[in-house]
Amino acid sequence: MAVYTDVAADDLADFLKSYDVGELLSYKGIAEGVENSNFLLHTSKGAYILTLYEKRVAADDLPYFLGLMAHLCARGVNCPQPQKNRDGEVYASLAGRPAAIINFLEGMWPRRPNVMHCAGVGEALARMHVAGRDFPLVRKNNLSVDGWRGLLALAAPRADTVQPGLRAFLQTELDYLVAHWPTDLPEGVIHADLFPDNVFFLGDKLSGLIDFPFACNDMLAYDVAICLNAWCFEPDLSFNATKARAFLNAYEAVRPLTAAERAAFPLLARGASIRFLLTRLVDFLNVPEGAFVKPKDPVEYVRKLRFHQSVTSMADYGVEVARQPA
Ligand SMILES: Nc1ncnc2c1ncn2[C@@H]1O[C@H](COP(=O)(O)OP(=O)(O)O)[C@@H](O)[C@H]1O
Ligand SMILES: N[C@@H](CCOP(=O)(O)O)C(=O)O
Repeated sequence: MAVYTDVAADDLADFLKSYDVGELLSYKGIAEGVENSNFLLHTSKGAYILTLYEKRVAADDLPYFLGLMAHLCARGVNCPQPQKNRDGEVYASLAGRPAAIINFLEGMWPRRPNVMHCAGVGEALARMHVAGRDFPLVRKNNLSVDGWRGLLALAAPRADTVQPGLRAFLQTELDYLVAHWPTDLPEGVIHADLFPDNVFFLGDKLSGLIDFPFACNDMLAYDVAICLNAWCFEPDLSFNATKARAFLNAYEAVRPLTAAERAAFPLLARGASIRFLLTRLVDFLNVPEGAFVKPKDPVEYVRKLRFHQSVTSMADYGVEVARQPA
């Protein structure tokens, strides 16, 4: 996170009275993340996370992703359980923002993901996709191909100040993706932001998934591509095929990709790159004054995008080109 919106201690103590989470003992803003304002709360009953949802999350979206977290918890996917207030609501208003309290999860996100972490997240992502099959709510992905032109329009005038030629590069890529984006691949509930800082481990064992505000209904393989981008490149931005193999094989051990998903995967990975490139670019160019946030580097995703432009098949990702029918 970051802290965009601060909360006064008295207001928070009052807010907590409508929940069964005990008396407030202490709270502090959390310096990680970039999207929303998060606080760690210690109460007489334990530890909780308070999130105030900021610009990219509308109050209308909260029933979807908070409901999804409860749905996944009930199906054995370890993620934070949203707390209901005394009116039975999972969110309310605090400091002028939609706000929710969720359980604190034990664990640490991996600062330097290794092959075992990549396998862990591959398996967990597939289990989440399977557990989401009977989730009844539907939410469109506002940050998919239909939303990218709007983001580019926001960033385009100053894009070249970040990297010369970036504006034209993005325009050409976007035109290509819009013209070729698939519409007939298996869809379901996707996390859409399962980066290392949203996956907790205790040792090498995955202990939980957090941060569901981008969750939505979209192509499952697109979620796989988002993760591959986030987990399988090295700090110098070279692609690590060993990590990709571990990640994809672990995913496919639970939910094998279809032939059509495999064929479309390089394109989906380009889309997954431009999506984060664009939001990072917009954020980088528009840091709110006084915000406690370190914007993420957009150029990282230019490099990843260029890599996927050179890919022709799954073999370039370190896995078999086609699976034998079972
Ligand atoms: N349920 C949770 N349990 C423990 N820590 C959490 C939990 N949710 C968030 N955090 C902490 O807050 C940080 C930011 O949360 P995140 O959801 O990624 O922020 P954002 O809302 O900006 O996307 C995480 O990296 C983690 O340190
Ligand atoms: N994962 C995104 C930014 C969203 O941040 P988070 O704190 O919600 O994980 C990126 O890397 O651009």
